Amino acid sequence: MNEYSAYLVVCDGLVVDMRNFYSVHPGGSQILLSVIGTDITNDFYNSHADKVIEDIDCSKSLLIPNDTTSKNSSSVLAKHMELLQGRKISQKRMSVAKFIDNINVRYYSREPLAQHAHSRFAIQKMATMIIGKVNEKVCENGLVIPGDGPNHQNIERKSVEIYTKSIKFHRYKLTSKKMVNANVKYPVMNFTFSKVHQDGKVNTGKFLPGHYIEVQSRVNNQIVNRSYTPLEGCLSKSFIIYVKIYPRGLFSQYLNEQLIGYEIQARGPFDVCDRNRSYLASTMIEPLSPAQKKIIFSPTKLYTPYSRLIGTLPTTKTSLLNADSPDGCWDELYMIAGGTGITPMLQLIKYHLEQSMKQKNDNDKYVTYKRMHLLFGNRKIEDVIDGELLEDIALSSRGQLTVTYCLSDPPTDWGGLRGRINKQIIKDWMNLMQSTFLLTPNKSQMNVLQSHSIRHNINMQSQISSPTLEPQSPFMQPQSEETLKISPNLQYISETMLPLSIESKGSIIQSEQPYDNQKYEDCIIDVGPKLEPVFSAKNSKSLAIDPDLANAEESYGLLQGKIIVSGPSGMLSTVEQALSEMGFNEQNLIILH
Ligand SMILES: Cc1cc2nc3c(=O)[nH]c(=O)nc-3n(C[C@H](O)[C@H](O)[C@H](O)COP(=O)(O)OP(=O)(O)OC[C@H]3O[C@@H](n4cnc5c(N)ncnc54)[C@H](O)[C@@H]3O)c2cc1C
Ligand code: HEM
Repeated sequence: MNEYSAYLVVCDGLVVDMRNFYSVHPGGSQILLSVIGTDITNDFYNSHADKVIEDIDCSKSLLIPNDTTSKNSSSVLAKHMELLQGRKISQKRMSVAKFIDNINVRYYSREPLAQHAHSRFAIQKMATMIIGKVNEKVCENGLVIPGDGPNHQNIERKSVEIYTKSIKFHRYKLTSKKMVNANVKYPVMNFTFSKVHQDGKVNTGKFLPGHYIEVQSRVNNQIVNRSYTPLEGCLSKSFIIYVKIYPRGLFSQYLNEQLIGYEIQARGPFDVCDRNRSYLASTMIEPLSPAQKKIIFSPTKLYTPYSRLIGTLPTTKTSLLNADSPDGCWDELYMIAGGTGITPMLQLIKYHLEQSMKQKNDNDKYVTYKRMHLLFGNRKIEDVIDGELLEDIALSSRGQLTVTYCLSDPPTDWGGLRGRINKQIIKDWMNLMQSTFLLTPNKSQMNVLQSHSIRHNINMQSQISSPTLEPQSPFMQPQSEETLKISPNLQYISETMLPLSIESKGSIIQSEQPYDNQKYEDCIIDVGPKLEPVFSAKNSKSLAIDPDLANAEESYGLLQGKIIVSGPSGMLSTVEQALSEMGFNEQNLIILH
């Protein structure tokens, strides 16, 4: 923070500039510096009535030490003075704010932020610092869009209203952290955060595929922002992100060092394809006339932030969903991911499977026209994020999801794809995926379709690298069959956990070995008429390079559906070039740079 930086906060929809005040704040300067950019309404009025924090100890979430209520909060100062009595007080002159900071450090040491029900005097002081009010709706047309390059031309331009709800930062507490891969040297952590001020009424809606959020924290005395792909939840309550901990990564390292209860700020959700747009602060702040500035707040009012905002967030569609389909699903989706590039794919997989579980036909059978194919590139088997989960979902997805792993540094007994993802690997993979709809796969195809059962490899590797490591995921907690059936996160898990095979019985896909007739019936899925394979059965025997197919590049133009690619930049450029040489264009393709 330097002299040119903004010191803006929002209180009850009004924008307050604390630049000249934070250093003399009777409650301490650090408190105010830690809330810059956020909505301080609840902190300022100390309205705890709306505070429900899931998963964490609520007594701690009150942010006020047990012996300190809003009524006697000044007793903290009194106690501090008591403690200081009899001790030699430093002769060095100290500002009041700095002095209070010292007190806060001692008394609020286990609490992220001290709140205070401010007096009328404080409210009037705040009124002198108001510089404007928050624009409730900022229209896209009024915003500067600097980076509209060719990558974004395929995105349909809609007049999307951007609500201040997504632009303001809100405060969240770390409520759990777990590891989701098996590489102790390059871990990927699952962080769960819960909103500090939950009002229980405003629901901003669940995250959709393509959503990302911005997370902000003070790292080494500077404000750092990073984007992450939320996998579960909604910003009005809690969210889960997977973060790769880079050995020299500023934010990821810092986040990984934090303990449960650590507070960060987050805002969003934003659409990943809108990333290059920037929202000028000036468009978000409406200047106030001098008369309007004389607003006096009512400290007795119970504030429920943003309750004034009407309507829902623009979350009904995102660029990763199919705008032509009522449920947003793609009939056929090809996903190519590398490393943490898996996160938007996990969003897509979850979304598609949830949607298909909603649809049953007249005979109470699940009806689906969707197929998802994931090609997941990693260096080593222990780098694979959520490997066991993906395997379980693929096996129980009634043939809707196939996962193919490609390892550039595989174990010696690895029978799946090897090397960095390149044009040949993509071609072979696509051919196999397209041809297996009408086939009973042979053994080698089944290996690929069933992800080459990486569970065994993962377990072996995790025993070597860390005996206590249990890959975890927000999609799946317990793995017994019983719990799978009832877990709300697993609505799409099949009632049978037997591996499914794909047979050429007209348009029916069914389980080979049902437990009983009822479960057999449950497994039957009507896949609908649309899925026509591009290649004939004889062309797709295994993943080995087939010369017939290698020359059939023009056929890729017939591919129905969408290809979405996400991963490290090196992989993206190789894959982008390969796909363009194969004839795919912007209509088929989304590359998440
Ligand atoms: C829309 C969007 C969504 C994202 N979602 C996720 C997500 O779900 N999970 C996630 O872990 N990250 C995600 N990221 C990346 C994330 O925003 C950060 O860039 C990442 O966490 C690194 O931040 P850092 O401060 O730790 O590293 P920095 O301090 O910024 O970088 C330090 C060093 O780390 C290494 N490094 C950093 N980023 C990368 C990279 N992408 N590839 C290879 N090396 C790198 C480099 O060696 C770099 O020099 C997303 C980014 C965007 C734009
Ligand atoms: C710009 C906005 C703010 C103004 C003008 C302001 C002003 C004041 C004033 C005048 C006091 C003295 C006590 C009183 O009159 O109530 C005070 C105390 C305090 N304020 Fe603020 N404040 C602001 C924001 C905040 C925020 C955002 C927080 C917390 C996140 C906070 C926390 C405190 C605390 C903990 C005290 C000390 C209570 C005590 O122990 O005596 N203030 N503030």
